[in-house]
Amino acid sequence: MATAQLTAVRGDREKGFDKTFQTGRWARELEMDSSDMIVVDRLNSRYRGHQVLYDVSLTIPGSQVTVIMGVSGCGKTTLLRHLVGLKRTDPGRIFIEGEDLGSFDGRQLEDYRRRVGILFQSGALFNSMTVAENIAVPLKVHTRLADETIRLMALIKLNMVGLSDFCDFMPSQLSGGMKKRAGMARALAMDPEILFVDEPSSGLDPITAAGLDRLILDLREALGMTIVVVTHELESAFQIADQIIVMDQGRLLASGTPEAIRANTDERVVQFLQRRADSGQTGIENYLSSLLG
Ligand SMILES: Nc1ncnc2c1ncn2[C@@H]1O[C@H](COP(=O)(O)OP(=O)(O)OP(=O)(O)O)[C@@H](O)[C@H]1O
Repeated sequence: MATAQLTAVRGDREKGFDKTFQTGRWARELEMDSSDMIVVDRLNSRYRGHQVLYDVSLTIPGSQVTVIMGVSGCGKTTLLRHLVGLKRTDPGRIFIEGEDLGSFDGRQLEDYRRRVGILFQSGALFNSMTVAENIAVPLKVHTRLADETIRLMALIKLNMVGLSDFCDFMPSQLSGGMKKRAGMARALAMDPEILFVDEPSSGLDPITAAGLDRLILDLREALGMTIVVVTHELESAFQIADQIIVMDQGRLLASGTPEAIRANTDERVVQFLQRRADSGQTGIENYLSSLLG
């Protein structure tokens, strides 16, 4: 997309954002900032009565990359499911531009989901469709555009992620990194204002993973997109984040800029950061020594 077009898209979003926010009746009550895209207020969550999130409160600023980190099972994906409106808070509140997500009716929820793009861990492509057909799915479901227009829009998105030469390939013909990129193109199909990405680096080699990190930063810079990334990868998190949220056993342990998280002296935060670094090294050493017998 040309720079002028990108700027126009961004300008429209910002205008819409301010208008919506000013009418948000909860905004004043919680003293939200107009740059806050999402505010989570004492969120609790359960699966069949089993509590997995405890009083999580956090803010996701607009046009920034927020990274959610924590060890396996701490509740990152569950938090993501709440943020996209796939799971009801029990109890707690989530505000989207000052409006209570829990009070949305079916239509408002659908409108919200239309403004959101999600890249699942696996890429979640349909194996029976070509790459371009996969990207076209959200456009076919949510718009009445002509097939030719939809194909053109799909090609634009594939171009954005560097896959324009692979539009007629089947997913099985793509590498893991290319599948992730195709998943990203599909998440971008509806020009989302908010992009949620679950584990972008999982299963990828470091160079491919770094390419995806670069793509996330490009999207923020070019489109002013609000991006929420769940990851285990410490290095990637510090590379892309404007804000890092560290979770531990269903609770928010710390949140702040990468610099603030690095400087955090809380024992559990320090342990988390060191354990990730240590376990990576030990893993490689163990792996090499296992190869050497
Ligand atoms: N559908 C489900 N039904 C029941 N329990 C679930 C379900 N999904 C997750 N859980 C439980 O909720 C807790 C948090 O899981 P969640 O997947 O949110 O953690 P996570 O931090 O994303 O983990 P990972 O990094 O391994 O993906 C875990 O104890 C998990 O077993």
